[in-house]
Amino acid sequence: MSLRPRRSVLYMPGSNARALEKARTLPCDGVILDLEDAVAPDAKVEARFRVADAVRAGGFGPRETVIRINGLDTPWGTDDLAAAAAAAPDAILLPKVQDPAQLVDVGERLSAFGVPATTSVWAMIETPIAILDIKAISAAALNPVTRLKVFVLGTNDLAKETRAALVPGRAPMMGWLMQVIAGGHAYGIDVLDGVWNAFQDQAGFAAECSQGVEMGMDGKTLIHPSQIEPCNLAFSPPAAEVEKARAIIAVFDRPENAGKGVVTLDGRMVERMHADMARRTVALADAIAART
Ligand SMILES: CC(C)(COP(=O)(O)OP(=O)(O)OC[C@H]1O[C@@H](n2cnc3c(N)ncnc32)[C@H](O)[C@@H]1OP(=O)(O)O)[C@@H](O)C(=O)NCCC(=O)NCCSC(=O)C[C@H](O)C(=O)O
Ligand SMILES: [Mg+2]
Repeated sequence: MSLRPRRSVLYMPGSNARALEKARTLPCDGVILDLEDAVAPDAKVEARFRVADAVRAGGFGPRETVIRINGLDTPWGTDDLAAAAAAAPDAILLPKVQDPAQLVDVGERLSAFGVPATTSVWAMIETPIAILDIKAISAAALNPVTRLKVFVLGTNDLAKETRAALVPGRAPMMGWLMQVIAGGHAYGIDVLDGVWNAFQDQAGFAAECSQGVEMGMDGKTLIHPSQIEPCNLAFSPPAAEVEKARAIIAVFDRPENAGKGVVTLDGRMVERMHADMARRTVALADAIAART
């Protein structure tokens, strides 16, 4: 099993040359070069060229490069998609996805542009309709033309559209967030948590990272470099958990347990499903170790 760590994925405005340059040196697992909400309308065309040039220039090392385009229903979306397709980043992030047909449309356009299969599609889930239709949107991953690999939660837009408050602990949103995790993971899609806006509040950020880990998020989207290290720490399996995972795998590898579905380890029941989970933990830890 091989996994791509997506613990920390940092947004930066596509209009900010300094941030784009700095991104090549930061210890995040991915970067989102934004053309949408972080870029003012007057700066969007210039940002499009800047971002495409940055991706083409490369130098991002193991960091996944993602371009967030404007919606195809905006004056910029179609040209953004064409420019992103030509630059061929690791992924193109579509804002405000709420219908599987949008994913098929974009996938077909990418195929028509001849974009290599190494460029996948990520979808922002940030509207009430997307939450209500998450099963259908997730199932779009079964259609290879969509290239759908990752959901990114847009908790700011979700708060705006639903009028739910963005509060520490996120009680008003918890049901929706868990629904997206269930939908995404049912169809093999990674789910990245939304951003923590108060980037100087480190304790609040750490608490939200821990909460995301407990919920089953695969990582978190970030807005500031200071959030990267604590986020990586939170989303890396702790050494004790990796050790326990290796012990679970080892116990099922013993010849005397070959035909067994359940065994006892350190006074606890362990089933083969736990061995599957353990293999995932070890694969993630190994992929992180290989990166660092
Ligand atoms: C939030 C910021 C505007 C703060 O900027 P600033 O006050 O300039 O930060 P600092 O002075 O502390 O910066 C220190 C150095 O770090 C670099 N920096 C800062 N932010 C980034 C970044 N995101 N990526 C790369 N590098 C960054 C600065 O250049 C400084 O470097 P140096 O010159 O070496 O000292 C700013 O952080 C920012 O713009 N953040 C990203 C905002 C963004 O992209 N927002 C859009 C995505 S969020 C969203 O839309 C979510 C979703 O759609 C939803 O609905 O929820
Ligand atoms: Mg948004």
